[in-house]
Amino acid sequence: MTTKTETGTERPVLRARDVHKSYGRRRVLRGADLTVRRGELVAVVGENGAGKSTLLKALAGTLPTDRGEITVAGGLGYCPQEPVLSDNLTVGQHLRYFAAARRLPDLRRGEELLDVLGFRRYLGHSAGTLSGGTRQKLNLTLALLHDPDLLLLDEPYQGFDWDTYLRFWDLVSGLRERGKAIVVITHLVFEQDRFDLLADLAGGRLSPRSSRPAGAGEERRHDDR
Ligand SMILES: Nc1ncnc2c1ncn2[C@@H]1O[C@H](COP(=O)(O)OP(=O)(O)OP(=O)(O)O)[C@@H](O)[C@H]1O
Repeated sequence: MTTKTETGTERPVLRARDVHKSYGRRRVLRGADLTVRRGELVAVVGENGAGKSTLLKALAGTLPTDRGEITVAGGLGYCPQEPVLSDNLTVGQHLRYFAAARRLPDLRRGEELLDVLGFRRYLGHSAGTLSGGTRQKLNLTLALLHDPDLLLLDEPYQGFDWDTYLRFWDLVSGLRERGKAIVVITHLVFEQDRFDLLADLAGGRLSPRSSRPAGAGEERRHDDR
């Protein structure tokens, strides 16, 4: 299993081929394929325990796989289901430390996201004292801080109130317009028409489920482009 970084706009932003992952005897991924291009928004759907989070961790490179190849062209942002925050650090400290780790010249993007997601008032609050939804906002902000070309989001809107949820989708629209590719794990089947592709994970493999109502457009394949 190799993870490579490529440059060049003509290539897919994400290309995963024949990804396998087992936990002991439990074979979770059994040859998952996924290709995502600039500006595309892909939903990964599937039953509880199908392996969606496992897939995203593998794509993000935080979980070693047993077999397969994953290629990411450009910067990667990963927002795990459970926020990885330091409870004793404030929101502002998180932004500064992550910006420094990413060698960003300033905090402009972080400042914008505080306003877009509406949590600037918590700047001086420790992460450990934040509500679940606000922790998730910080989690998302940290994943977006360096303006990545590929964003991997594991159920990003869990705990968001309705207003934040709508702001989240505005944010995603803006990212897509700027050519960012986004993969989202979601259980919100009523939101299907927001996505270019629904990639259904079952039996350890991904297969396309049409995201448009029948007859509304040609069904696209995600494994053959
Ligand atoms: N670290 C681990 N060690 C052993 N088994 C694991 C581990 N992580 C996940 N699993 C198992 O792998 C399977 C897939 O888990 P995963 O969390 O990827 O599924 P999921 O599709 O994201 O589920 P959900 O919709 O409930 O979030 C499950 O059977 C789970 O119990």
